[in-house]
Amino acid sequence: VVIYRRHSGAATRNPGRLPYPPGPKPHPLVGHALLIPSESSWITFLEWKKIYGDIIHLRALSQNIIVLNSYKVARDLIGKRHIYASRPAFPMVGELMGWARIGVLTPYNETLKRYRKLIHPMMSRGAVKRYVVEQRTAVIAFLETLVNEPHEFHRNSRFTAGKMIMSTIYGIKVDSADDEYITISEAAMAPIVKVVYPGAAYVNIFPVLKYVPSWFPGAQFKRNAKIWRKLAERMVDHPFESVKSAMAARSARPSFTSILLQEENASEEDIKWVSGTLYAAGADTTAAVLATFILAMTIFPEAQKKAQQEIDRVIGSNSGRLPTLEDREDLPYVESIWKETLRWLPVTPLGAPHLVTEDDTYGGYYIPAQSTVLANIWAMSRDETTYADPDRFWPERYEGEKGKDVLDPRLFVFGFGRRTCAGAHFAESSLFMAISCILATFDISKARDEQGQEIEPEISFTAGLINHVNPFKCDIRPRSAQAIALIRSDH
Ligand code: HEM
Repeated sequence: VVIYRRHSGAATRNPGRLPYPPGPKPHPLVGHALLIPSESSWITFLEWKKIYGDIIHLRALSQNIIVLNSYKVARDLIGKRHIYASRPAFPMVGELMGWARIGVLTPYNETLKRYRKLIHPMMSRGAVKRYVVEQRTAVIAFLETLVNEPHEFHRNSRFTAGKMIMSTIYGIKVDSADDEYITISEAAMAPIVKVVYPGAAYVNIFPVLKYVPSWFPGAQFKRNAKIWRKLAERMVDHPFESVKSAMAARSARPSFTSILLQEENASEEDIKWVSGTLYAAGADTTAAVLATFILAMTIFPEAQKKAQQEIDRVIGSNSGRLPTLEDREDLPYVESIWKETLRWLPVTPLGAPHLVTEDDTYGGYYIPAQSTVLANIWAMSRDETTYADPDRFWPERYEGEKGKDVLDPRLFVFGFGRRTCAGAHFAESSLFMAISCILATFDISKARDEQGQEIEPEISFTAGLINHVNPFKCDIRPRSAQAIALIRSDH
C-alpha cells in the first residue's frame, strides 16, 4: 500500500506516466536498501549496467537514487541541466559529523554560490600559477624522500599532498608526517570518505536513526560521529586561526587564505570553511593519484621507459635540470601517462553525489525531483567502446590520429556541470609536475622476494569517496648519481 501511494503521488507529477529507469527488483518495503553495497558500490553498479543499461533507478526506502553509468548520460543530465547542481542531505557526514559546511557537500544554495565565488578567481587556470613555487617545493621534497626512504613512498605521498595543500592554502610549512596539522587532518578525513554514499551507513538510508540517543545500544555510529565532528572542527579551525595569528604578527606567508582575508570582503566564517573545503577536497585526492601513478609504473614498465626516453630527449639527461611545467607541451607521452593515470583507476569513482531539484525526463524515463544522482565515473573509465582493454594502463590509446577520438578522461574524472572539481587546474599543475619529475629521476619496478622472484602488486583499494590503492611493495631507485644531485640542488 505504501508503495502504491508513493507511485501514485509521483504519477501526478509524471503526466506522461513514464516509467522509472530500470533497475534490480526492489524489496516491497525497503526497496533496494539492502542491495546497495556499503563498499565499492560503483563496481556493483557497473555489473548492473550490463543488465539494466546506462541509467539505473534504485530506491532506498523513500529515497530515489539514479545511477548514471555512461559519460554521455552524465554529461547530458548533470553536465547540461542546472537542476542537477545540488547535493542531497548527508545524514551521517553532513548532519551528525558536522561537515555540511564543507563546500563539496553543500546544497546549491547562496552559501555555495559565495564559496564558489571566492574559490574561482584563486583556482582558475591562470590563477593557479601563483602556487607553482610551493607545489614544486613539495614535489622536490617528495623526490628527496624517495631517495632516502623509498619503501615509505606510500606514507610520504600522503604527507607530500598534505604539505603541498597546507603551504598553498594556509602558507603553513610542515616538515614531518607527524606534524599536528597533518595528523589531525588525516584523522578527520579518514571516516568521512568512508560514509558519504547512501549504502555506506545505515543512517544514510534510514535518516530517522539520527534521532536515536548516543547511549542507545547499537548507536555506536552516533558516538563515533561525535568524536569525528570534533576532529573535523579542529581540522578547519586550527590552521585558519594560525593564519590569522601570523597575519596579526605580520609574519604570515602569502596563501589562499591570507589573500582572501586581506582582499575579499567576505565573512571570516566563509573564508574559513572555503579554505577547509580545499584542504579536504585536495589533499587526499592528490595523495591517491600519486600512489596510483607509482602502482601503474610498477606494473607497466614499458610505459615508464618510453616516458623516460621522451624526457631525456626533450630535456636532456645531462641538462642539469628537472622538468618544469614549461616543458609540458613538449612531453606528449608524459601527458598521455597523466591522462591514463586518471582513467586507469579513478580516485573518485562515484564523484560526489548530486541532487536533482525538479522532476525530469530522459530517454523516455521519469526522474523524480529530490533523487540522489550518482555519476559512475568508474563505469565511464571501463567503457570498452571508448577504452579498449580498460584494465590495461596504455597511454598509447591517446596517440596518433585514432587517439584524437578517444575521450579525454579529464572530461569525467573531475565531475560534471556546476559542481565540477574546483581544484582541477591546481591538480593538473601539481600532479603533472610530480609525475614528470619522478619519471626523470627514478626507476620504479616490482620488488623481489627473498628468492629473487618479482612480487606482483595486488590492485586493491581502501574504497570510499576517495579510492586509495592499498599499500603495496615496489622498488624505487634513483636513475643515476646525477639524478640525486639534481634533486638535492633543486631542493
Ligand atoms: C586529480 C585530483 C582530483 C580529482 C580526480 C578530483 C575530482 C573531483 C570530483 C569528481 C568532484 C565532484 C564533482 C561533481 O560533483 O560532479 C570534485 C569536487 C571538488 N574538488 Fe576535486 N578532485 C581532485 C583534486 C582537487 C584539488 C587538488 C582540489 C583543491 C585544491 C579540489 C577541490 C575540489 C572542490 C572544492 C570540489 C567541490 C566542488 C563543488 O561541490 O562545488 N579537488 N573533485
